[in-house]
Order: sequence, then C-alpha cells, then structure tokens
Amino acid sequence: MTASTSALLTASGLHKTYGSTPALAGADFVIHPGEVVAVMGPSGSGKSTLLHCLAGIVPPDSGTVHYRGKELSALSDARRSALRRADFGFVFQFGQLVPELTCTENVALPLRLVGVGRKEAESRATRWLERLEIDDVRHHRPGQMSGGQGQRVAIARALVGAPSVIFADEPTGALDSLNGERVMGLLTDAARETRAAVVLVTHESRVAAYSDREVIVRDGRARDMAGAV
Ligand SMILES: Nc1ncnc2c1ncn2[C@@H]1O[C@H](COP(=O)(O)OP(=O)(O)OP(=O)(O)O)[C@@H](O)[C@H]1O
Repeated sequence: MTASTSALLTASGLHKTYGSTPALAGADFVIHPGEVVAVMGPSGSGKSTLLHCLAGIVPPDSGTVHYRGKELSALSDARRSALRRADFGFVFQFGQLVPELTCTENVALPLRLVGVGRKEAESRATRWLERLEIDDVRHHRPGQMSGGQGQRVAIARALVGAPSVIFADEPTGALDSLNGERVMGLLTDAARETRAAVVLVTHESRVAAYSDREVIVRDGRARDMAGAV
C-alpha cells in the first residue's frame, strides 16, 4: 500500500502471532487527521491487536506502522512512550480510571504526566468535565459513579491532552444502548471539534454508525469498506 501524504497513521502488511495463534496476517490500515474510523469484525479476528499495533503498545512481528511519517518500531521504547503520552488518547471498555483519584484528578493525570502544573491541569480537566456534562461528579471517585459517567470521565481524560489520535476499544461495550449512544455522540462530537482522529473498535453497527468509514477485520486482514485500503 502506498501511504497518502495526508495520512496521519498508516499500517502496512502487519503480521502478529501469539504462540501458534495468528492474530494479524497482513493487515493494512490508514487514517487521516480528524477522521473517525470504525474497526469491525468477528470476535478474535484481530481488531484489538490491530489497535495495539497502531498505538505502538504491541510490536508487530513484521510490517510497519508510520505515525506522521515516523516508523514507530524505529523509535526507542522511551520515545514511543513519550509519543503515546503526548499525541494519543485511550478509551477502553471499562474506563480504567484510577480508583483512588477523583474525576478531576483522573482527567488531569495525562497532563500531570507531561509536566503540566496541578492547578492548570485541574482547570483544563474541569473544562472537559463541563463539556461532557459531568462536572457535578468532579469530586467523586470512580466507585461512586455509574458506568456511563465513568466512560465520560474516561473520554475527558483521553481528550484533555489534545491528542491527534484517540484509540477507543469497545468504549460502549459495558453500557446500555441509551448511555452507549450518548457516550458515542459526545466522543465523536468532541473529536471532530478538536480534529482528533478516532480508531474505534466495536462489534456494534449502531456504534459504527458514528464513524466516517468502516474497516472490517477478518482472519487478521483489514478491508476498507470504502475501498481505500
Ligand atoms: N495477549 C495475547 N496472548 C495470546 N493470544 C492473544 C493475545 N491477544 C490476542 N490473542 C489472540 O489473537 C487473536 C486476535 O485477538 P484480538 O483480541 O485482536 O481479536 P478481536 O477481534 O479484538 O476479538 P474480540 O472482538 O473478541 O475482542 C485471538 O485468537 C486471540 O485469542
């Protein structure tokens, strides 16, 4: 695949095997700035592995991932981690918030990790909690909130550092359909407003309907439904 010059993140020919289990068998993928791409496909087809390779969390056995023209595997572990903290945001199925911290502290955490002072970080966190309509629970800890509120906090945390790419793996998988729709609306509106690209792994076509484009992963290979890959 030839990566278009406007591409933000490009994967080419990714292979990944866990022991004797093949997870990716030559997957290609491309996403442009501000695009929301849904990654769909049967259980075990390699969707999460693709997301982890794109985010530089899991190294592929072969194939390449380029972010803004840089090959991720050519970076040192420290530079890849720094890139993840500065440029990527993550939302998982179960918010994965730090239970001991309040909502504001959880959302401020990515900023604190890149050296932003506490006051400034918490003020930016509060603005995102307001934007996601959950500032009323800002002093609560994750155990004192509903699943939907927790996912909104996770989205605020993913967005607070103004990432270029948000990786969302089944972000509504633990929510009822009404809360799932609400969370998807808030996530995609906020991403479009900030021009963040979103790689959205989901089983549900109702969730994929919030994307600009769908990519189907089957047996470790990705097929773009618009024919772009
Ligand atoms: N850490 C791991 N160790 C061993 N095998 C793994 C690991 N991660 C994934 N696999 C295997 O790789 C294959 C692809 O898994 P992956 O989680 O990427 O699929 P998926 O499409 O996201 O599945 P699901 O929709 O069920 O979450 C599966 O056969 C899975 O069992």
